[in-house]
Amino acid sequence: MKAMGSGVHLKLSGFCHRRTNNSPELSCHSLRAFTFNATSIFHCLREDSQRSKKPLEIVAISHLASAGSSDNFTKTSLHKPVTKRHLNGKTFFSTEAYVLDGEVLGVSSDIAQERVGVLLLNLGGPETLHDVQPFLFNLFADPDIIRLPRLFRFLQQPLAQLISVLRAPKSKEGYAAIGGGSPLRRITDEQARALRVALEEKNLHANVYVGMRYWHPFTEEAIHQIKKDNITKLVVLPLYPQFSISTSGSSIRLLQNIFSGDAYFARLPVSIIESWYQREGYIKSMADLIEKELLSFSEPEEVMIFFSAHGVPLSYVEDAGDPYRDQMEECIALIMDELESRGIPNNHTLAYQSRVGPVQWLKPYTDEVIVELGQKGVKNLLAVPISFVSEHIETLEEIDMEYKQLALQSGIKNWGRVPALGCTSSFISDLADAVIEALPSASAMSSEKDTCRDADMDPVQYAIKMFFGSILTFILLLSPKLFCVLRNSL
Ligand SMILES: C=CC1=C(C)c2cc3[nH]c(cc4nc(cc5[nH]c(cc1n2)c(C)c5CCC(=O)O)C(CCC(=O)O)=C4C)c(C)c3C=C
Ligand SMILES: [Fe+2]
Repeated sequence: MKAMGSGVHLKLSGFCHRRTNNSPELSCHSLRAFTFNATSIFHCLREDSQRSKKPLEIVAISHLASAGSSDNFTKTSLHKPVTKRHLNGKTFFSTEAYVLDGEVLGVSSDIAQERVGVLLLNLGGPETLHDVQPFLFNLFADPDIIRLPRLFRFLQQPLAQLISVLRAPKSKEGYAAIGGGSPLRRITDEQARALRVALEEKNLHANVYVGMRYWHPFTEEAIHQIKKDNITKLVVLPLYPQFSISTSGSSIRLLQNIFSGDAYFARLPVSIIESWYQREGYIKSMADLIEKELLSFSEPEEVMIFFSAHGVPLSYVEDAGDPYRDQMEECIALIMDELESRGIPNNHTLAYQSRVGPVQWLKPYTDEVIVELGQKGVKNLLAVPISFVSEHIETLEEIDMEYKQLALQSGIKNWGRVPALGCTSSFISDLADAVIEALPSASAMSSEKDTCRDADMDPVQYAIKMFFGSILTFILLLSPKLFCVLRNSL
């Protein structure tokens, strides 16, 4: 394909022409049917330009609503689509246009007819102490949280029952200390509302849904509402900046399972933002919070910035290929680069918190590092929760209470903690940009493949599985040594 005006050859295989009904004067290129996203097209264009050593100017424009008069649009960097209403006097009703040297290369689907949905995925948390054990059951029944070999999968539910009962007293203590329940639902609802407003301000009308993995409102409830609202394009945004098999991965797998069994969802164009830890808006928002909190210390330059991430079992990263640790380290390097560019060259360190169970988790462990830092004479510590964007039990109880106390006992004199991002406007605005940028790559997610879920299983088969699973778990429990190990490590 030859790019208009520039003489640059572009290898955009499968890039097709289409005329839309609403803009008959415009010959459009639809990106809809292809799996590559806007960024990969940009890379492709840039590579071609570099190879041919010809200058290439690409402008990406998102969310062109209807327009009349001519207007000179701003050129922007490759990764930053802009919202514009007018383009060269033509009228667009499209979600995005790709422009090369002033020529429209591609315009995608018709936004006037789209009903856009954004699905925020999160973990969920017990709202009352009564919810704690069933919440824990849901969590441990997830095969992405307790990864059993295939042969032992039938033990998943009885094991979840056992572990949730053993863990519940300790968890309840934690939730009681923060007011009797998790604030996650309230905060995520607030973020959803703020995101809807931010999208509206960027000329995208969208419904924003919240789907929790282990407590209300469950992902299934959100999915039900999306279908009821007859959404025609969906962006899935897990509220975890870094991807882990145990968090975003688990929620996405659940979605795939639901979608594959439903004709409406199998056809629905969906775009999933798997991780977004490297986004400039997020990095800058985190740096803003850290910069502000450093000022509460009498000697800000002396403060050790202590990133505390939620851990995962080591085997996730080393055996199952979880990118979580790599993404975490990259994320922290980006935040520190940003701080350095602002003249804040403080020392920093990263550790992992909240381990559960007898296996090895990502190291170093937060509690051990706090003690070591105290021994090394560090006097000022600023804790930065980094794997989550709202307050929850692990910030409000574990960091603010347990780790603070440990730090003070270990010789640290001044302790501070950066709040979670919550509804910080620069952050929400960046999430809105992420949604807008993701829209062009929405494509049908499911290949109607059959997935075997417990819910679909024959009830007799299910009962047999539960029966033998329970017996086996019971036998395991009779081993006093194993029982002690389990109880002490949960
Ligand atoms: C990126 C964040 C998180 C990862 C990774 C993660 C992995 C993970 N978690 C458990 C076990 C528990 N997590 C619990 C609560 C909890 N976990 C996260 C985030 C991540 N988990 C959050 C934000 C919360 C708090 C939710 C809230 O109620 O506010 C709990 C329950 C609380 C407790 O008893 O400590 C457990 C248990 C595992 C096993 C795991 C990786 C395999
Ligand atoms: Fe967790």
